Amino acid sequence: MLLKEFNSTSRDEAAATVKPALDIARWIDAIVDGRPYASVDALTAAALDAAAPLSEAELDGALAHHPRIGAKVDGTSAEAAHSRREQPSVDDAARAALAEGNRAYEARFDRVYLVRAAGRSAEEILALLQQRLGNTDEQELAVVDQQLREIAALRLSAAIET
Ligand SMILES: NC(=O)NC1=NC(=O)NC1=O
Repeated sequence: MLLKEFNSTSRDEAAATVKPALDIARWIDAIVDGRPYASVDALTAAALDAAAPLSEAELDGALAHHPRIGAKVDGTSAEAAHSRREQPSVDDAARAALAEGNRAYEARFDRVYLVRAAGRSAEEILALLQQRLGNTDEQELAVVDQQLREIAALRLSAAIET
């Protein structure tokens, strides 16, 4: 969708356009209500700080849309298409290492490991996972919030063009 169309379309259409970027109602409302945006950069900047901080319940609700890193992404939804584009290509060794890392992360934090995957190799994603295992629960919530926002900003810049 063009930015000028996004700025002037109906509320429902605008909300449906941003939902695949981050499915959190308070965040969607803030982005939609922040229209009109002068540029896509202004829109992605809003994505990074709208509705901050996100609550644990909001984070966990949003995580339900994110497949595990290194896992096969099924489905025809807009979210699934974004995930397939964002996920790194992994060889068998990396896939096994990520599966093991995901298991360790889920045992520690009781939620799926979420990282902004676009532009990152499987090795980098795994190294970040190992680092984050040492975070406190509060520190990790703040990191997950930031990663969701980075993914949302990238998805918005892919969905809305100048
Ligand atoms: N578990 C995840 O981190 N999933 C994802 N990260 C991305 O950047 N896209 C995803 O689907």
